[in-house]
Amino acid sequence: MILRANNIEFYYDPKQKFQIPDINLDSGEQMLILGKSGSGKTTILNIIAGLLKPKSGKVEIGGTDIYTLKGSQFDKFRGKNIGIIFQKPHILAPLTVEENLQLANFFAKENTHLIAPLLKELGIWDKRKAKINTLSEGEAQRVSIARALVNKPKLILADEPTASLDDQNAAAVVRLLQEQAKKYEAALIIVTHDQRVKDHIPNQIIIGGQL
Ligand SMILES: Nc1ncnc2c1ncn2[C@@H]1O[C@H](COP(=O)(O)OP(=O)(O)OP(=O)(O)O)[C@@H](O)[C@H]1O
Repeated sequence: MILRANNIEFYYDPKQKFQIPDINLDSGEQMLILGKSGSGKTTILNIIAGLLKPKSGKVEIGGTDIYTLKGSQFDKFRGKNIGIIFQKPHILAPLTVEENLQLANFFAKENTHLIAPLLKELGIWDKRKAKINTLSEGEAQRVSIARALVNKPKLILADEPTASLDDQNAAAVVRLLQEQAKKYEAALIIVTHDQRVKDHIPNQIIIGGQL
């Protein structure tokens, strides 16, 4: 099992606890977490990503209880094992596409051999010397996918990756994420309220009631 998130409890306000189902995924498995705006999707993703400690329960990635790791130990673990595609791309605007990926490799102490194949597969090889702030939104989105994958993580987490895309690009981005996750045998979780994503991933959980 790559991911085990069991008996997780979380609340910002004790009067409003989130219902968080157990999530167990093997390598190569994919899951969609659907929920309305405000239902707690980003919160769950942050808990699984090690960014928000649950009140109780355990998150294990590749057998490691992630909330037992401290500071830089955890940063290294995350850099190597978890690829996150945030709702708003967190890529560094003044750097080039290539530099962003090299930096991700550097922090995880990984070599850079996946950069070229990923950029080619994602159709942004020609943009490798371009600064992020000169890219279109769709291109920047693909760079954040490349960056999430460049250390060959065991787990890929994507937060509303299709939110600002038209139908054609939304379908393409989901397909890309699925293909890349399969290729690198990573487990993939997409959280979204976007109904268009529903048909692509049959393994689904709905949080916070019907959409
Ligand atoms: N740091 C925080 N402190 C207190 N409440 C918070 C905090 N972050 C989020 N919340 C609240 O928790 C609820 C869930 O937020 P979350 O961002 O997880 O929802 P979401 O399903 O991802 O929503 P969206 O689809 O709109 O991004 C919301 O009601 C939000 O206001």
